[in-house]
Amino acid sequence: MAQTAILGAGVMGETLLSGLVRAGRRVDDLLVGEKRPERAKELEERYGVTVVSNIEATRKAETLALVVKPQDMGDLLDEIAPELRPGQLVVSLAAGITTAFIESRVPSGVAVVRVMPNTPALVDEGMAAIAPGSHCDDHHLAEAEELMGSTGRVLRVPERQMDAVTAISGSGPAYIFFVVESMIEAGVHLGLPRATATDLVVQTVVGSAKMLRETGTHPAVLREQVTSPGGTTAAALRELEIHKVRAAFLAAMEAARDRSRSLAEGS
Ligand SMILES: NC(=O)C1=CN([C@@H]2O[C@H](COP(=O)(O)OP(=O)(O)OC[C@H]3O[C@@H](n4cnc5c(N)ncnc54)[C@H](O)[C@@H]3O)[C@@H](O)[C@H]2O)C=CC1
Ligand SMILES: O=C(O)[C@@H]1CCC=N1
Repeated sequence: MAQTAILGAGVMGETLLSGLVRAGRRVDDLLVGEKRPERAKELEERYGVTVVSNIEATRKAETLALVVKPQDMGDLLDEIAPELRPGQLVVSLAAGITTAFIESRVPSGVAVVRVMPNTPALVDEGMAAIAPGSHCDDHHLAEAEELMGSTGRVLRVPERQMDAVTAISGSGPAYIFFVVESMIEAGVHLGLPRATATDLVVQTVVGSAKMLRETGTHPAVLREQVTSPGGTTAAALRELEIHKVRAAFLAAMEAARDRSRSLAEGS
């Protein structure tokens, strides 16, 4: 099988690597390029994968997944561009970095796909959106889809939606963990042991997510089913509205979208 290289193996690079291994990809068909030697050693020991220079990875692999920080993308592309050849596929997982940014730095004929994954891919429940660059055919898109499909769901979107996607599903797990953290703290304030509060909140989140997915019912309807007239839930939701939590979510996601837009400019 053609080799796939992952360049940049931090949180998201390892998430992709582990997902490919779990999905049955032979470790011999994978290569990793990682700047930090101690991290490279850790991954070699954990997965038995070969860590090579970015140059060697680019020479050998047909598909390159670029998983460095947006701020490091320019340098990485400058390093590998002389080794890239037409027909290769470059898949970028970086927030904010456009396919045009990458295409302007690689030889023409190199196909580029922009991906926005998220960390639940670690447990094969990822949500990745993919968008094609301008020299990308359906075969390339299908290849990127297969790559990301090893760790969860994949949705094709037009690239103009990518900054919004980043704000919703890319950063999304952090908002959910923030809510979970806040609910656990609230449970502790109400006198529950921390372990009890954690069990209650985590299972409530898993159960609620499963209801959303399995029933397909609108969240407002599910919320109404929990809200007895004059009851406890109504009392709680009133406080959330008073504290403008809905407006805060909108403002937060607008800020994430705007930050994604500015990352391509290197700020
Ligand atoms: N962490 C997350 O939840 C998500 C991250 N992303 C994107 O994934 C990318 C990576 O993010 P994280 O994994 O969180 O960051 P990270 O900092 O954990 O990982 C980046 C890795 O790249 C390595 N690196 C930097 N320059 C390199 C180079 N020239 N050659 C080889 N390795 C190099 C670093 O040593 C580090 O291990 C970012 O562009 C981010 O926008 C996208 C969606 C979700
Ligand atoms: O915070 C970030 O910039 C990255 C992109 C989406 C999730 N984490």
